[in-house]
Amino acid sequence: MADFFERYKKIKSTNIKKKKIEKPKVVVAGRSNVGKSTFVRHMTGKNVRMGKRPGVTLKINEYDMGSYILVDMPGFGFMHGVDKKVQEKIKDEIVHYIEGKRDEIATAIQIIDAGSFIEIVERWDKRGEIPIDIEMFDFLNELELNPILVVNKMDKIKKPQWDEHLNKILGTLGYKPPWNQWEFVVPAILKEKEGLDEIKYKIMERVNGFKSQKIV
Ligand SMILES: Nc1nc2c(ncn2[C@@H]2O[C@H](COP(=O)(O)OP(=O)(O)OP(=O)(O)O)[C@@H](O)[C@H]2O)c(=O)[nH]1
Ligand SMILES: [Mg+2]
Repeated sequence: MADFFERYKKIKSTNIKKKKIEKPKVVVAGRSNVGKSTFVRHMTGKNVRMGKRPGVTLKINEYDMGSYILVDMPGFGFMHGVDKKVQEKIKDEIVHYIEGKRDEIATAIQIIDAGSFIEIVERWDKRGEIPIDIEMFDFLNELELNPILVVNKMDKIKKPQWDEHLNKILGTLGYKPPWNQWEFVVPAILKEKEGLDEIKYKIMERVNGFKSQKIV
């Protein structure tokens, strides 16, 4: 994965083609089990497969939302009970999809799990590796996709600790506190539809911005 990210980081904004697209895509990315399919199910009303077992979504699924196409990605990163080769194939597919369709994508939604994010990031740091979630977020920003960061499963964090926790998460991504100065962040409890309206609003802002871009 790191190789891919490094390669695409070299893409200059001037190289990003602009195309007139009727229905741009909005991609939903994130580590396995963070709640991507839960989100897509709420958005579409469709019976998207979800599960307690990570790796439930193994292929890329597209849903027509009228003014845009919502794309449910498989989870990236380590998954219990999923073959290493399959994991590699999944990451390659995600990166190739986003890179190949860059000029059709209005924005990306990266979902993280509020409960395990810090712990996972620290574990990678200790091994001297750049955490995959951070690489993904940087990658989406490098491609100028103006990603929305959904911090899901906030029900796992006690309410009085929300601000401190969100500041810490944003800190690991290189953003200074307070977290709420950053427009792209949405704390959420997607299983209870909390945060859903705010995400929808931000999607539409980005979709409308994409459609009104000047084509040169
Ligand atoms: N505590 C809590 N659990 C949630 C929340 N949202 C989703 N979940 C649960 O998290 C688990 C995984 O949800 P999915 O939507 O299948 O996750 P996914 O990201 O699509 O997973 P993959 O398809 O494996 O990549 C399910 O058991 C959900 O019910 C939430 O806000 N809080
Ligand atoms: Mg899924």
